[in-house]
Amino acid sequence: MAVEPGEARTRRIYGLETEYGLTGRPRGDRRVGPEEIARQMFRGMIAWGRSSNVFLANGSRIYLDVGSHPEYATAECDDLYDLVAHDAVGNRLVEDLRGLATDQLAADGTPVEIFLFKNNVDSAGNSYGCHENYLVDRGVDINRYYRVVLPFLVSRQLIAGAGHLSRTKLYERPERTAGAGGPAVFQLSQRADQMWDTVSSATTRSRPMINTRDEPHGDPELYRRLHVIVGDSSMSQTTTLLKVGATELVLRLVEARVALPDLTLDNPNLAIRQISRDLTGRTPVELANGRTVSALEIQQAYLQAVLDQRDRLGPFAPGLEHALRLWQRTLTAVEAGDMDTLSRDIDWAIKHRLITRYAERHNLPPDSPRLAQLDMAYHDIAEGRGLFRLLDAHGEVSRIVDEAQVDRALTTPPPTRARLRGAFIEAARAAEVDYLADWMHLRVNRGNQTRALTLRDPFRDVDERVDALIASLSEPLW
Ligand SMILES: Nc1ncnc2c1ncn2[C@@H]1O[C@H](COP(=O)(O)OP(=O)(O)OP(=O)(O)O)[C@@H](O)[C@H]1O
Ligand SMILES: [Mg+2]
Repeated sequence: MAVEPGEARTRRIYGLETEYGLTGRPRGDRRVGPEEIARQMFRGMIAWGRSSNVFLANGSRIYLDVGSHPEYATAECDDLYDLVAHDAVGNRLVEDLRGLATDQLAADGTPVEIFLFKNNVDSAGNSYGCHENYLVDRGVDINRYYRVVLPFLVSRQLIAGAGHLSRTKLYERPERTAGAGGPAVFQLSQRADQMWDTVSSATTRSRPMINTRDEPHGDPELYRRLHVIVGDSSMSQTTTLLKVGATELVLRLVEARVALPDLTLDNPNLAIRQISRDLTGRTPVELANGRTVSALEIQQAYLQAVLDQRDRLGPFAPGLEHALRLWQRTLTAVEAGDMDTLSRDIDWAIKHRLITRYAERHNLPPDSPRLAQLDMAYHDIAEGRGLFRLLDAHGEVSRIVDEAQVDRALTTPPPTRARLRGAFIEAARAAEVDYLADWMHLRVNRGNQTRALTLRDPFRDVDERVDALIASLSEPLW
C-alpha cells in the first residue's frame, strides 16, 4: 500500500545483503586459493540446497558472485527485530558451507583452514559490501530522500561504524597500497576510504554511497528500493539494529516533511573520510552553504527532529523504539567522551577497547601487525575462533535476539512476501519438481508445461494464486 503525501510510512520492507571475505591457510603442501575454496563452497551449496537455485525456504538468497565473496541477502523483513534475526542466519549458513568445503578439500588431499569474515576490507585493501535496502514510495521525490539522507549516512559511522585500524592515507585508494600507505590510525569505518561518489548507478569503479539503479523488486508504479551501500557490515546485533533503525527514522522525517536544517555537505567524499578519522565526532566538516558542522552535530540534529516531531512519524514498533533509545544513548556517550559505555553495543567501540587493551598489555605500537590481525579476527565468524564470537560467548556484548530466535529465522520466513516464497520453495522441493523462485517470481516447469506467478506486492503474505500453485503440485499431471 502506498502512503498519502506528507505521511510517514509506518510499515516498510527492509533487506540486508552481506558479502563475506574468504581466505584459506594451507594445512598441507599445496596452497588453495579463495576461488577454489569458493568453488567448493558452491558445490556444497548445490548439494545442500538441492539445486543451484539459491533462494531458501526462509525466503533469503545465498549466492556466490564472481570473485570469492559468498553473499547472503535476507528475506524481506517488515520488523527490525526480525531483520536482526534473519541477518544472523547468514553467518550460520555460510559457516555450514565452510564446514562442507573444509571436509571436501581434506578428502581431496588439500587440507586447508578456511576463514570467513563479516567485514568490508581484506588485507590487500579490496572492499566488499554490506548493502541495506529500504522500500520507499514512488510518490515521494527521490531527490528529497537523497538530500536529507546523505549527510545522515556520511555521519552515521559515528553510531554504527565497524571500526578499522587503517594505514590508508586521506584520499588514497587502499587497493593500490594494500591499505598500508601511512601510519596506523583507528578509524570509525571500514567503508569510508572506499567511497568515491555520493549517488550514482555505478557499483564498483566509482563506488557511490547510494546506488540509484532502479530495480524496485515490487510494483514499479508504487515503489522504489533505496539501495544504501555506504554502510559497514556489523558483527554486533545492537549495531545492526541501530544502523537500520536510525535510518528508518530519518526516512520517516523525509516522508512526513519535517522541516530540517540544510546539512548539504560541500564535499561528501572528503567529509566521510574526515569523520571516519575522529572518534570524538568533533571534527568540523564543510557544508555547501559555507558553514561547518561536526558529525556529532549532524546526528544530534536528526535525532532531535525525531524527538520533537515524533507524533508526526506514526507508531513505533518495539524494535524501532529500541533503536531510538540506542541512538540517544550512543550520542550522549559520544558527547560525554564516554566510549566505555558503548563497548557492549557499538562495533567500533567494542573493537577499539579490545585493540587498545591488547596494545597496552603487550606494549605494541599502533602499526604492529598483531593489532591488524586482531582487527581482522574481530570479524571472523567462526565459533570459538572469531574475537567478536568469543566476546559474545562470554556475555561481554549485548544481544537483540537469542539463538532460539535465529534457529526460527533459519526455517521461518518473515510475514511478508517472503512467506509465500518460502511456502512455495518448501512445497516444490517436497514435490521434487523443477522450479524457480526469486524476489518477484515463482515458476514451475513440469513436462512441457510451465506455470508462473509474479508477486508485485512485497508486503503481502497471503495470495490465493500461490495456494493454488502449491496445491497443483500434488496433482499427478497437469
Ligand atoms: N521491494 C523491496 N524493497 C526493499 N527491499 C527489498 C524489496 N524486495 C526485496 N528486497 C530486499 O533487497 C535485497 C536484494 O538483494 P539481492 O542481492 O538479491 O539484490 P540486488 O541488490 O538487486 O542484486 P545484486 O546484489 O545481484 O546486484 C534483499 O535483501 C531483499 O530482501
Ligand atoms: Mg546484492
